[in-house]
Amino acid sequence: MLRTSRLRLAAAALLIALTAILGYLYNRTQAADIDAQNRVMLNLRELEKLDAEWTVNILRSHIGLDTDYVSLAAPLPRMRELLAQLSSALPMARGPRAERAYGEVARALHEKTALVEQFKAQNAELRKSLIYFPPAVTELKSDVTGIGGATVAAPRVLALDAALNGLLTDVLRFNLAPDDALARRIETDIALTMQHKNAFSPAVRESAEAIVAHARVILRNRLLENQLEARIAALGTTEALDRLGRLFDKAFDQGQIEKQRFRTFLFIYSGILLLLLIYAARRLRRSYTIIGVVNRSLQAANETLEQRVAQRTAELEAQSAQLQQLALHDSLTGLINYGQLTRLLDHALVRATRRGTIVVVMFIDLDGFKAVNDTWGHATGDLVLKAVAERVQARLRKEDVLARLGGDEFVILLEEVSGREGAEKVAQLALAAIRGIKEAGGHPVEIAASIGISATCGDWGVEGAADALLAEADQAMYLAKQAGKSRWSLSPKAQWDSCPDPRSIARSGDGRAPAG
Ligand SMILES: Nc1nc2c(ncn2[C@@H]2O[C@H](COP(=O)(O)OP(=O)(O)OP(=O)(O)O)[C@@H](O)[C@H]2O)c(=O)[nH]1
Repeated sequence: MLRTSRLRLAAAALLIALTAILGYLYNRTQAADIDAQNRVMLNLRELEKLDAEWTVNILRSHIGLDTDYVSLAAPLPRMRELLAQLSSALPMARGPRAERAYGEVARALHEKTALVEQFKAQNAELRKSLIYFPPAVTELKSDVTGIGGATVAAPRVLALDAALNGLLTDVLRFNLAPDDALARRIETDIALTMQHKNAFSPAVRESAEAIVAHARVILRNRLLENQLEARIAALGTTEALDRLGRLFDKAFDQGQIEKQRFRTFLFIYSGILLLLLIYAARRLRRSYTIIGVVNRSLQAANETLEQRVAQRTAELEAQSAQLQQLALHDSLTGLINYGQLTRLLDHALVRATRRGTIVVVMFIDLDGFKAVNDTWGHATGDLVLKAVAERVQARLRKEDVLARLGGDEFVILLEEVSGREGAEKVAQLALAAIRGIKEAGGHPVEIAASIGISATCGDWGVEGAADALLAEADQAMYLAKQAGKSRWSLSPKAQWDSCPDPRSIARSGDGRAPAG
């Protein structure tokens, strides 16, 4: 019992483990969300594209093609959105390297945003000076060589014009390709301009100072702007994005490889499970076959047992009937015996008491029977006894009773007898039947009977009435014997008339109701 429950427990644990492994493998082979992976890669590409456009827009501002800087700020919200989406997709890249790469991208873009803000302020001031500077110099040169220089000595006019020429050329060159030598020459140009402008009118001086101020702005801001652009370029947003993209790509590829590997595991595992199932099914089938065989054997055994029980029951019933027959009947003649007779007589007396009818008992004792035995043997005597039983029985009514008490003694019990004549007629018939036996077993026999007759109209509740009635008949039979045998004799105590009212009956000494 304990072993069975342990086995069941182990089987259940094994089943759970097998199912868990199957679930795990199945889970690992589940197709990765390709859409999500594609979205990540598209986001990265878009981010790269926006970053490149951003850089191009910086260059456009650099060369003066974009002066309101709208395009510099436009991609920022979308870039932030893309960054946030990439951040939430980081677990798909699996690993700290991707997180680091993402951190670099975020930081680079954040710094780029700040640098671009500086660039915008820087570029706006520079742009203003670049727009102002060339026409202002040209205008001043015209003024100096024209009306403004009319009152000034020619060499001074030429010197200022030359200084302005040098300043214009050098500043424009510096704006295109700044370098230190040019910067130094510009400083010289500024110094000469500031020196030569003093010979001119205040208006010319003022213009020259303004031009110099803008030249300085260009000189300073161009350098600063170039530095900012260099710093922006050094941020390496493109490379960082590229790195992040490669890490995502690698992770996705690894996922595919892993999935493929687990698919192979799942395939092999499913095969093993299938084999196990086939094995279990075969075992189960075998068990069912054995159970079927055992069942059929049990059924057959059960049927045999049932048949044997039925047979035995029938035998027992037969034996019981036989025993009952033996208990109630005389084995030789098949007539009822003394015990059964007294029971029937008791009932007859009760009925007679209730109905007011007469019960008659005739005690028959054969005459000359001993001689048959002595002459022809006991077996012949038996045949005579049987013949008596058959013949007398044949003369009686169906409801009359013939019993053998033992030896050569028989008793006839009659109910509802009309009167003494009726009883005597039955005695005569019985006597004639017995006298009619002339041979037995091939031997001549001569036989008769002495019959004692008694009658009563019931027992009236008196105990021993049946025995008393039989005793009366027995005594009457002796009277017949004494009177010469082969006759019947009536008991003097026999009651033949209608019975008295039970309430008027007084108990008599011999247990019988008094004669009416
Ligand atoms: N064959 C046979 N004989 C029996 C049986 N039972 C008793 N007897 C014999 O029956 C005889 C009865 O004796 P009795 O009644 O004296 O014989 P009887 O010749 O009729 O004499 P009376 O009654 O005086 O006329 C005895 O010899 C018993 O042995 C039996 O079952 N079979």
